[in-house]
Amino acid sequence: MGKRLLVLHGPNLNLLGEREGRQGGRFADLDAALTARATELGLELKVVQSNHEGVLIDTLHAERSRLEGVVVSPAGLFGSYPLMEALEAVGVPAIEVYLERLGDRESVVAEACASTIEGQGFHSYLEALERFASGDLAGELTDEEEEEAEEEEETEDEAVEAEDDGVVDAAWSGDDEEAGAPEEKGKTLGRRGKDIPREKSLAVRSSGALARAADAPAKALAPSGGNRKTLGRKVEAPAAAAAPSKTLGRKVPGAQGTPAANFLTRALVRQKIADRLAGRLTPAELAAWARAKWAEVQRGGPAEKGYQDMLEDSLLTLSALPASKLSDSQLVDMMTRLEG
Ligand SMILES: O=C1C[C@@](O)(C(=O)O)C[C@@H](O)[C@@H]1O
Repeated sequence: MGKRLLVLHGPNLNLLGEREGRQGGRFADLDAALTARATELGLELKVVQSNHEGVLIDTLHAERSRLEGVVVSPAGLFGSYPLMEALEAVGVPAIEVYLERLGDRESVVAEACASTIEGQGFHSYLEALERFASGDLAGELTDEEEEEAEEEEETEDEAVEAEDDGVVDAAWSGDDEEAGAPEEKGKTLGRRGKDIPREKSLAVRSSGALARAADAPAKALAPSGGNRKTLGRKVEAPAAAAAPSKTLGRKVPGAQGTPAANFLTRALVRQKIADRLAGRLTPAELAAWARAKWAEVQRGGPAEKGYQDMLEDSLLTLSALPASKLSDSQLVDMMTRLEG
């Protein structure tokens, strides 16, 4: 059984993609991407979003005995002492993530986390999953060290399994049953200690205007098309950033509500990619849809004004065979480029 992680999304993230000036796709897209990546990495996820500090804390308390890690996205609660103390109290290793860069903001929650990953849109979260999968929570091991750690962990897991003598963990159901705490399998998994340097020092800075999306445009998320192997690598927030598209999160004329079936919009393509990431479409079905849609546009079918080239390019990429060649993270990148 894979590591069990809790992903905690803080206030307003449920409106991701619907608010202006924010990067990234929609909240549902993020969840789809997380689920897909977790499956690939063999992780079990419980995902909770709340606009209430207390609910996030209660969730941590309730789930603590079943957790091997927490990915916490505090959003506006970055300065929450109660959340920080709850993380410390439950003693489960945590990684803090932000879609955007923190800029002038000082995170208190970081005090209870092994590392902070910021400014990489969805990839901040995906990187956190990868770090939990590799056990390198601070993201500082070299590739070789990582391999060694993985081998070591496999050996330990085998030993634990042998010890367990067939006892199966309680199902990951999110119910209230207090499963016996998986008394640490030897690993502290980056539980914050003096030996684990925090990846980023979120130095105390004077509070000021919040560094918003301008710090981290969608384009900075990842090199397009590239095979981005971030596993265990130290992540730096993109240093220089171009101005964000002002259309982020705005409704596209003609694309409001359910787009007409034959009207090609970025939202429609994003939706199809999200369906594929969530397993509602197979790679072949997505490719077939993209091919048909591309052909339709060639015959003069309508497409979202100002984005026809981008849409055609995306459809061509999606329709390329074998469709399965596109990795989840490439799909997420594409989705991000198609935000609107
Ligand atoms: O929506 C967001 C994005 C954010 O949560 C982030 O992850 O960068 C930071 C929040 O302050 C802001 O409201």
